[in-house]
Amino acid sequence: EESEVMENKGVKEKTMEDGVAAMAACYAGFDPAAYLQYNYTAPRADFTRRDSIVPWKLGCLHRAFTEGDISGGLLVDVGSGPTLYQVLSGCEIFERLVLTDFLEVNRRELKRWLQDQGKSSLDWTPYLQHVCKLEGRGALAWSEKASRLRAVVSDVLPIDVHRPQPLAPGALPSPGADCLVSCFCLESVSPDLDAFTRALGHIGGLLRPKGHLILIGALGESFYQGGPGVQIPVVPLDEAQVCSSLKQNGFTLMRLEVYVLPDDMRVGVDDVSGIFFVKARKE
Ligand SMILES: Nc1ncnc2c1ncn2[C@@H]1O[C@@H](CSCCNC[C@@H]2Cc3ccc([N+](=O)[O-])cc3CN2)[C@@H](O)[C@H]1O
Repeated sequence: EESEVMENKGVKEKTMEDGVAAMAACYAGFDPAAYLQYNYTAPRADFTRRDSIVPWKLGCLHRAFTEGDISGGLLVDVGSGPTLYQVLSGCEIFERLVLTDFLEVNRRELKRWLQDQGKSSLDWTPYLQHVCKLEGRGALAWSEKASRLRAVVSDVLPIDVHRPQPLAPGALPSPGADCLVSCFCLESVSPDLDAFTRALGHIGGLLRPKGHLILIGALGESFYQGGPGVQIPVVPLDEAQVCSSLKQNGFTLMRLEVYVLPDDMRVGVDDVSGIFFVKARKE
């Protein structure tokens, strides 16, 4: 009886390890420049349209970081990818920002922009200008925001959300981060819902008690193009599963907002049906 239970546990762990390894292999072909073109240019990033996805995301992030309950020293972005939009509001509130990603190609892309070494693959100016407008500073303050972001980002670190300790030992001060932000990462790197929920627990371990989690992700997505001819599987989530995973990991949900993609935002680079925005607090 007991040995049978042990045997089953072993099989389950083996299956999970295989699933995680298969996901890592998929990411070998991830192409940051192509990914940015697919998701961070018009129509998904059209600042003249209120119903475009990126203005919606930036609005949610602006509100979440400026309603007064979030403060502290250290903000960690989990699975930054090659994008910076997710920290344009938070960089004004935290003294230290740590960006993270699994792939060297993405960490290099971020460092290229941060060190202002030549051209990064995407011009972030319209994003900086849009968030400055949300902050009532007028778009001309965008270069000040760029300087602020460059000043507060202290590290761009490797991360693996499938490890109980996703970062290297000592990467963060012992209390942990005051706030985590993670966008479109967990569901895109997890072979199934159990792995998603486990990964959420792992990153929760990076956060101090009463710290905040800002989580943005895809609903109903089963694949996306990570580059030309690179199709990456995604675990399709619905709102109830997201809320259950948060609860299982000791997070108290403060706000859930959902964006349903209009037809002209479905451009073939994935099969996303909606996007969730979560603001939660670790108990
Ligand atoms: N084990 C790991 N631990 C941590 N990070 C890892 C791991 N493996 C890969 N990574 C890292 O995580 C990845 C994060 S980017 C994942 C893309 N997510 C799906 C994509 C995103 C997207 C964006 C915008 C819109 N929209 O409608 O506007 C829709 C969608 C839906 N499709 C990537 O950076 C990889 O490098």
